Amino acid sequence: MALSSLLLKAFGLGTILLLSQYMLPSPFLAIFPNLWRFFNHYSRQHIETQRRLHKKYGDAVQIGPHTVSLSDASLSDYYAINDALQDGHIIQNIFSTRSNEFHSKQLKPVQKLYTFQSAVELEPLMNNTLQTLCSQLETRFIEGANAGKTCDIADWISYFTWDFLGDMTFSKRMGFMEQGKDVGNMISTAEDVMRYFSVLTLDRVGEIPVLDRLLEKNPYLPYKFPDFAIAAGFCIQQFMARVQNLEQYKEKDFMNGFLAAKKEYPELVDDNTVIGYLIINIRFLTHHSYTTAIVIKAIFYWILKNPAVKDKLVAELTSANLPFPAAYATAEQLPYLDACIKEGLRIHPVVGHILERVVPSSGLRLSDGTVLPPGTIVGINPWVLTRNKDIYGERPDGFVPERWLKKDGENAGAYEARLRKMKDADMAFGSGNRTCLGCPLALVELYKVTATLFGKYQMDLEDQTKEWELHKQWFV
Ligand code: HEM
Repeated sequence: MALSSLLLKAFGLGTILLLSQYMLPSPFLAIFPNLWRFFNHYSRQHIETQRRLHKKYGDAVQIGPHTVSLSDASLSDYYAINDALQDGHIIQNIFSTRSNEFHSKQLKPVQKLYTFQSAVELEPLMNNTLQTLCSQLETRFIEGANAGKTCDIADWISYFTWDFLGDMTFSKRMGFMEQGKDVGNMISTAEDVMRYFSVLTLDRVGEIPVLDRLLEKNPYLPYKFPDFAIAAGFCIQQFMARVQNLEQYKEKDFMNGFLAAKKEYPELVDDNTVIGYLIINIRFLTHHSYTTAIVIKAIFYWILKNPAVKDKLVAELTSANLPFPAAYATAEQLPYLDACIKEGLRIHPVVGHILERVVPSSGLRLSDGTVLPPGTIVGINPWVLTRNKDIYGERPDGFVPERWLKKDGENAGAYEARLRKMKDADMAFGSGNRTCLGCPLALVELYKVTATLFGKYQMDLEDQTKEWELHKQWFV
């Protein structure tokens, strides 16, 4: 038999063997899952690819021998019952651990720092940060010789969220707004880290762990991959300053909250745990600044892109006669503002990857009858889910705040049912017992910043016809 024919048969047999591991419809290239997904994420096409696959193969698609992507949350309730995936790294933390026991033990002492009540208690701090933002915008873009100068509001939103991060964690700002720039390139470094994270670790699971270990985790490699070292350094400096001068700092901030947790739960929190919280804090607080800035930018972009929406919102804010800065309790009662924020979170989910979970030892039966075996990685990409017309109605790619409001002639029952369906599918902050801890704080920020800036200033896009360019990585 000719060698070429033998090779062809071997390839055919190999392919059949590989495909036999698949229980659900899947694209042919998924038999090379790591390479296929690597190139897909590297070329920033993963969202388009996953949308296309679901269109072609339906609500459950197998994208690797052990990985299933779903497009409809009602197919299963796994987010409520399963562990989140770890990132293949040695240090366990609240976000990465697969152990629910470890998760709740770590969370218990600090959980109360993340409630709505705690978020609202941070409002005076947020007011200070917002006042600085407005005074910087006015000096640099509105007053005197600077009047009418174009402002890149996206940059200023980032400066605001990063400075609020300093205010709420250590009662000390990093100075982004005062200096009007990306101090120490912390924001651009965070973007580079996210790009690495997106391509090489593909969500928490570490899709290409060997490469990750050879690159970022390799202590012998002379090239240093981007990391949060500068932000981490700043956090550690502030931490040391605090523990050495405890008496000096009386403010309500996260740092004092972590130290109070050590006092309150001596059996759960020792010095190592506090350092652990600090490390987690660096990650989460950069997560906080990054994610919250993304959502505020998306809300601003879409409102400004739709002048009719902007006019309606400004009219509502003007007649509400809000104080400066807008108070959260009043702002969240405004129906059109509320609809704009919900629509912003829907049209632009922060996470562009599948939010992954592991099927437990009991296996997982989907509502269509398919049974996923234990150990299968299963998840939903929010960018696929939020474009589902059955849930969100017409024009899922358009910014339509009205979809969250009662339509003319719609009866109360039908409206309630429509709203419930959209709320049940909402994964902007994740879902289940691993849902985002910072959701209350993020919501307070979203309502206050949007109400304050649209209520106070007349804003327009410099070029109404220009589309923005999305950087699709772990975060979009
Ligand atoms: C608009 C802003 C934000 C968005 C869209 C967002 C989104 C998310 C998402 C999607 C997850 C993963 C949930 C899952 O796997 O089901 C998450 C986890 C998390 N977020 Fe956020 N987040 C935001 C702001 C914040 C803020 C302000 C904080 C901190 C103050 C924060 C702290 C956390 C923490 C601690 C986790 C891990 C929770 C756990 O595994 O138990 N986030 N976030």
